[in-house]
Amino acid sequence: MRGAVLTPDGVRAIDARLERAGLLDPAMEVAGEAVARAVQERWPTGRVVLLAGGGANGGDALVAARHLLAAGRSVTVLARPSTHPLTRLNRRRLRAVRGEVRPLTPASLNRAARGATVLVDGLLGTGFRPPLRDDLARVIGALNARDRGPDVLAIDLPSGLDATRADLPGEAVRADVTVTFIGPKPAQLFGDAAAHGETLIVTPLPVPAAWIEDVQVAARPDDAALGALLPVRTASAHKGTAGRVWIVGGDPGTVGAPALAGLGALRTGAGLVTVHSAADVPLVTPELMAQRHADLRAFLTASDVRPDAVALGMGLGPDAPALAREVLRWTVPTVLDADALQPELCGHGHDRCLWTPHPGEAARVLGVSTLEITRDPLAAARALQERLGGVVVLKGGPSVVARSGDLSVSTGGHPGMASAGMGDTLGGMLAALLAQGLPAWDAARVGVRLHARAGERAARTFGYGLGATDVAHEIGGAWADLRSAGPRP
Ligand SMILES: NC(=O)C1=CN([C@@H]2O[C@H](COP(=O)(O)OP(=O)(O)OC[C@H]3O[C@@H](n4cnc5c(N)ncnc54)[C@H](O)[C@@H]3O)[C@@H](O)[C@H]2O)[C@@H](O)CC1
Repeated sequence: MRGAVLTPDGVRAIDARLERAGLLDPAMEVAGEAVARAVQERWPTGRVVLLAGGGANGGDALVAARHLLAAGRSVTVLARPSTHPLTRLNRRRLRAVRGEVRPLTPASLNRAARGATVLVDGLLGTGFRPPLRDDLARVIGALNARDRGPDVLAIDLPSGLDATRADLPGEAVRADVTVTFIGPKPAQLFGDAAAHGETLIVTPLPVPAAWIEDVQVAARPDDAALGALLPVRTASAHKGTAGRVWIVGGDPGTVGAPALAGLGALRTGAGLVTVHSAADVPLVTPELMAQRHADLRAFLTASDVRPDAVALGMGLGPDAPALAREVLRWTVPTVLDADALQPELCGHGHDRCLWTPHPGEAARVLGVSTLEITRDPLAAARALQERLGGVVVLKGGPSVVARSGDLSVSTGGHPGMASAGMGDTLGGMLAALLAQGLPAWDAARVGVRLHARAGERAARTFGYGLGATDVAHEIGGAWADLRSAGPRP
């Protein structure tokens, strides 16, 4: 599974199986060769400096050095002492083809880096355990201090990052490109840590897909797989069969939120969208039906009409939990967003619920700080799902979708999407997918990606500052993109 997200435990488990099968050496060879190939493609001329640490990450660097030498490149290798058998073997192999290996110190690094085109960081990979020892901290400090020096390519993970964490444990290599193996690690997807390796090249290794599935912490389905989940409308469909969505939201002062959710639902194909609100919702989208209720709770309690799906909470105000409880009794597919994301609703959901917190709302539900959520979004999504049940979308860049025993990460989107109203539109989109019959898990995974893709398209037109309506208008194009996507190369 190429889209797998791995942690060091997973990498170690795969390594152990490779070792038992006598395949660790070929895997390191493939890894090192991929690094050499990336260097050749991106920096085809000039001298290459490779830094090899004592573990298998250093072994990858030594293999890369051998392939670069064979390609006729000028190569300088600076290495730390190693006790790792494969790393030592690859040092001997490098020497056998006249590759010179010199000791790595801050001074030798500074000398070698002068006039080099690219530095390859093979110091620490998934085997690093913080805190960083002083001698290596000095080397990494010297490497980062070279602000006008050569570019940096990191092997597997920029050295100094803890693969499992989205924050920075201390000094870590700033890399222009990272060649990572099998799949990204959490540090390469989330937070400040992800910013340390700007471009990520994911390289497969010769490992059976089943071994990877056994240990992956999250899946990262590609656009082709997600596009195949999108509903298909028959020629005989009419508005009553295309999905009836109710948006329950809005309060004086926050009436835009349910209108944006309604727009998202319409553009995602819902046949009939009604906004139920205690306030007057502006009819900026005349296709929406807006119903104002003097007593919204009494209306929901008395109603014996059931829509195909509900999105509840957008701008709904302090009554949201009480109103949510009424709607949850219906057990129709329900998106719970914004003001409905309250700890008091834990235990009141059902299997067809889809909860969509951003990190602040997630922190409120779990009773922790927002920092605790953003430091480890995978763990946070898992904890939220255990507390709330159903399916959870922990929104962010990237978002994490969780159901019982399963996590999926959705990358993409655009930084301009960090603006008010964006989540309201997503909530409406998810309700529309639920109303068209998708199970919550599928609706969440494809809906989040559809929204992100629409954002990518809107950014081409509007650039940096994106509004939720700009993104909503691109949903149709994003839909076509996912439908026509091929498998990830
Ligand atoms: N299954 C896979 O994905 C494969 C991974 N490979 C490589 O293997 C790497 C993992 O190798 P290892 O497990 O040997 O680990 P690493 O090479 O990442 O790190 C181990 C080295 O780091 C040092 N170290 C650990 N904590 C430190 C600290 N706090 N301060 C200073 N030094 C510290 C150790 O003394 C040891 O020398 C991956 O990152 C990848 O580059 C490839 O070789 C092939 C297969």
